[in-house]
Amino acid sequence: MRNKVVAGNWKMNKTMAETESLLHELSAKLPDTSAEVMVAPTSVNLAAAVHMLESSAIETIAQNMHFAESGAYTGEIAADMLLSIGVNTVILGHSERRAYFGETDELLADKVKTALNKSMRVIFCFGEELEERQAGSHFEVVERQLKNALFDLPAEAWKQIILAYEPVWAIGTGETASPEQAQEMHAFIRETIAKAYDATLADLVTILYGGSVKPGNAKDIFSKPDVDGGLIGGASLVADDFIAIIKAI
Ligand SMILES: O=C[C@H](O)COP(=O)(O)O
Repeated sequence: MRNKVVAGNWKMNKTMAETESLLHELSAKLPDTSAEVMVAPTSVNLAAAVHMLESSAIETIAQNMHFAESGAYTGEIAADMLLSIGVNTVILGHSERRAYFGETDELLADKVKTALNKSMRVIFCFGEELEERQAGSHFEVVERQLKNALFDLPAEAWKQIILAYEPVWAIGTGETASPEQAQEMHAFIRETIAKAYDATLADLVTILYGGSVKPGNAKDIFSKPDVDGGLIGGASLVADDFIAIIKAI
């Protein structure tokens, strides 16, 4: 049985006061759910968020981390720093990190290994650009992203990995992949993992969809058999919207 997950990626949004207010509202309104619920505030507010969510079922996760243990990497955050404040899960490979900060599959492979060696969980993001979908190369692109960053990991390591398929053309655009497009890609991802490892392992991997998930479309997307939840951007910044999406799982 796969875990269901709803994770809110707050990106570069919310000051300290806004973070407090949103977490307070989310904690108060969190419905009973068997799904794991996570939020990823900006790194500046992570420690405070962990503290605020101490007695809540919501997990605080990080948006990014560096591959090195420590050292001269101005502005960066190491795995041990996250662990030391109680953050055990990190988002890696988000398309915005790839596009604006030049993160490559090879760099991400290093980051993933570092996180896993530290016993952290990784939400690994990947997905094709609009031109790649229009050219019909989306399956090939996704397969390459997975292979380059993840397929030399031992099977055991996959217990610590959650995948997040995020077609770049659907992120923050209001244009969502249809539930059928999401299902088609998620099934392909599972087949690809089954080929690289085996069907039992593939069946156990939680695969999230991300890209303009809103209260109005969450139920349809989450109803697909290979969609195990969502990585939510914009809608996770509004308590009632995020709560409605959690209720939809
Ligand atoms: O990490 C979240 C994704 O980038 C989705 O963002 P969005 O829900 O604003 O489209």
